[in-house]
Amino acid sequence: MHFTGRGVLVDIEGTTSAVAYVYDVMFPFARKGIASYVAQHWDDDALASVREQFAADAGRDLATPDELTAEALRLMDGDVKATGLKTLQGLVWEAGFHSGELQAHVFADVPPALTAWREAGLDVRVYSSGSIHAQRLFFGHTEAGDLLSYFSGHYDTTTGPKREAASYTAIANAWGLAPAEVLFLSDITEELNAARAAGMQTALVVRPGNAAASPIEPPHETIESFEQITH
Ligand SMILES: CSCCC(=O)C(=O)COP(=O)(O)O
Ligand SMILES: [Mg+2]
Repeated sequence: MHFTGRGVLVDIEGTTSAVAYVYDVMFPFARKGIASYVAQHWDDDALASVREQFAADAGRDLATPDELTAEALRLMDGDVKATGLKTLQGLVWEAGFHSGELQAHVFADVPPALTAWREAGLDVRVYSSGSIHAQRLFFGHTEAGDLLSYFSGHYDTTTGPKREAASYTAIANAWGLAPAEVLFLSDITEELNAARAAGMQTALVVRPGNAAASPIEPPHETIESFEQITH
């Protein structure tokens, strides 16, 4: 596809990176580490906002490390993209990325595309349910090296849910671009529908291991590699 805008907004799981890496490596790492992280950091500032977010989402105070951990694991069982859970996962992943136990997967076409897009003067940003802290850890520690400098902005669920048009309007406003100047890349039709409703250009990214995307009329343009996007 030929893209004539100024910004590219990328999803992570199923778009830049394999769903299996997130589900089979990162989520189990978080699941294993949450109880001890919460117990050790219960009184830390970093956990204070997590505790508030969990309490607000649950509608009740989670007064002990065990209660918060149980709620986090319950949310993880349902793959709920709650802001508090995503912030907590990012804090647990931090040690793994810093030690080298976690090294983020990116598809082989991603690093050369990021280079080409930068050379073409495009502004590339990330929108993921993973917290901004987790996104920065992820792209700072990939199998292909540190890719963080290719991204000039990050958005997460603190801007809004990924399936709501208002989130994409807010991102474009924060970015200082008209929505039509932004191409959003994702594996999830409902996210693309929301971006399209906000006026963004869209492309459905089909990667090995992705679930079949929900059909929509008119369909989103489909790509299997970032190489297919020229500018
Ligand atoms: C920072 S990588 C972890 C991604 C994550 O936690 C997740 O839920 C996947 O969300 P995405 O919006 O990238 O599909
Ligand atoms: Mg995705």
